Amino acid sequence: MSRPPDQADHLGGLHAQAAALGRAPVLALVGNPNCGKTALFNLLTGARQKVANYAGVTVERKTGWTRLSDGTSVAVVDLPGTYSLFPATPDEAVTLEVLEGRRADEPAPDGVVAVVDATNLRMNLRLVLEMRERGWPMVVALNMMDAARHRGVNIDVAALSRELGCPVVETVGVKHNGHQALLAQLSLGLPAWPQAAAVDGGKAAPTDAQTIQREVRRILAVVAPGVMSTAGSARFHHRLDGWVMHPVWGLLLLASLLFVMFQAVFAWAVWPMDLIKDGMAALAEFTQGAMAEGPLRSLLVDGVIAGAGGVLVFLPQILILFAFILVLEDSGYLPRAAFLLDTLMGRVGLSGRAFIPLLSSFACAVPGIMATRSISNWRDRLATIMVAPLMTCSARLPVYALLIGAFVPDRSVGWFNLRGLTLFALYVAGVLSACGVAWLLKRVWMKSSYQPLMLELPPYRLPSLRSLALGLWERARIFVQRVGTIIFALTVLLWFLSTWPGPPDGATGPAIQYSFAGQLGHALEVLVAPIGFNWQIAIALVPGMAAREVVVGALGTVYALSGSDDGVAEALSPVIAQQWSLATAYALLAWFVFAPQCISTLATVKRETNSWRYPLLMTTYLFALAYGAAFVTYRVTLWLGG
Ligand SMILES: Nc1nc2c(ncn2[C@@H]2O[C@H](COP(=O)(O)OP(=O)(O)OP(=O)(O)O)[C@@H](O)[C@H]2O)c(=O)[nH]1
Ligand SMILES: [Mg+2]
Repeated sequence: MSRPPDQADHLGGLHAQAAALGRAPVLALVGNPNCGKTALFNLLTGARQKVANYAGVTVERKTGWTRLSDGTSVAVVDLPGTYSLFPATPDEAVTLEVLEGRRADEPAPDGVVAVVDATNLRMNLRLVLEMRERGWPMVVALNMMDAARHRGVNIDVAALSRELGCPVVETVGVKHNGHQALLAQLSLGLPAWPQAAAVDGGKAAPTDAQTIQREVRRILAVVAPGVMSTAGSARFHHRLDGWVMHPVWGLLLLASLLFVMFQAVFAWAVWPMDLIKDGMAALAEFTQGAMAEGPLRSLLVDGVIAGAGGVLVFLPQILILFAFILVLEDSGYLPRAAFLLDTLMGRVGLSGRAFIPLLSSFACAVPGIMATRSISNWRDRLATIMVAPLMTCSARLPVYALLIGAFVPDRSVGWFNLRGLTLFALYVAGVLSACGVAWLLKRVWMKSSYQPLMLELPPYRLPSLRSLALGLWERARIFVQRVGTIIFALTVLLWFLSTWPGPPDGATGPAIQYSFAGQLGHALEVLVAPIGFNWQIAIALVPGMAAREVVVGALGTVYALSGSDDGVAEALSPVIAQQWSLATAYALLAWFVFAPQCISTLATVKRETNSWRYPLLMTTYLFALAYGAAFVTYRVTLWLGG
């Protein structure tokens, strides 16, 4: 970061600064983990970056734009949280690199918005003081003021501003317009430190931690003298922790939470799913009636509606899953679960820190693998990366739901719904195999000693409805966009490959048998016959490499085209229920517990490990496991008479 000009303690507004720079000024949001940087970033820029109640959510820098009241555009950079300017983990290192302008093609920020958690000044002010020492132009955003007030923490903002020597504004990251004071202050510009503490641009030996801590205590005594005496809610949280992190009750609570989640995915989704299904059927019927028979009609009915539309049906289930994940993320529960499982995870060779990345992998392995950056030990990190794809990502949910819907009867077992139970079992199978693989990896390949888990426990927080609604909306948008783009494109492509070339004269079977896709499917059948897959499944697995949900769409298209009559494309699930054996269905489920084929995951592993070795290794071991598991499942189910 450039040194502030000596003569000025005020840069005359960001507008003037922009003119002087000849480009838009760049501001960085810097602060401790979990203080609300990303929440503010989203408010400032209208972005929808992930916000959650635990440390280490943001692991990569993100840039967005905000416009001040005078029309000046300002680039805002959201950074991973850091406790100090002396980084301990790879994600913290990103922050320092950006701040010091050591990233290629990226100018150092022109100023800092120091985001401070008002409920935890003691911890947060240290970083502010370290930054002051560097002499960076800065505004302090006193965030979480709502929570601070609620707890009765009184902060003398004017005094804090005087003590720090820079403007301090109050913000609330989770309230619409909670950033207005910050915007107003930014229009006035970022003042440099009056005494320019950084005499030589911040290269002087840094003040030691103890001196900084003393200074924090001194400032606190001036600006928030009562801060120590507000322990009422803290006591309550402490008592709650006694239960939540209890070795027996805590585990029971965790198991029940996960269990209810999977029951809900089936039990609550029926009605909206039927609605979408009926809508799709009506659309297919309408198209069928309104258009003359021909390739275009087939494309729309068999390709688009049976394919991409068939995937859309699973939107309600995905949203229910995410509603649970979002509430868990925002409540502050996750790091506690991580502590609870630390010993257990330590036993299989994973660090407790791996819990959150692995849990994120239930949504998608890509952010999960990126979240491993908060693990400082490289071997622990690598082990976590290698097992992340075994966590059942949400793209597998449509495949599971389709097969379970077709083959598992909808009845209750005691209190439980059998379908929810099966889904739970599939997720558990994924988790258990992850434990097994991690244990093996650590045993034979990368031994590292146990490292005690150090995580900051965030306060419990009632998830805000606004964040939940925004989060679900974002998820729905992403899913519908996937259906509309990649899934749509792949099913259309598959439709083409399944329609041409047409059947030769005098052919008897359905036309698809003679098409490119049909030929490919038949060729692959040799490989997959031992695990009980037919040629239709073999075809569907190929485009499924790009996005797993495509398997459902592809099966929809393939079966719509293999239908002997050309009636309205039927719903897929009764068709496969009729045509597949139970053993085939279970084998496919077992295959998808391991489901090695996801190109974006492999690309992320390549990027994060900086080598081809690990993605290759991952593909090989996952393929072997998937094939082995499908084989065993198929044979055993056949043997049992399935
Ligand atoms: N009550 C209250 N909660 C807030 C406020 N700002 C953020 N939060 C919540 O605080 C938690 C952390 O917010 P994030 O924006 O993810 O924090 P961050 O600083 O980006 O965290 P990292 O990326 O992990 O460093 C989330 O649960 C937010 O909903 C606020 O002003 N008031
Ligand atoms: Mg963040």
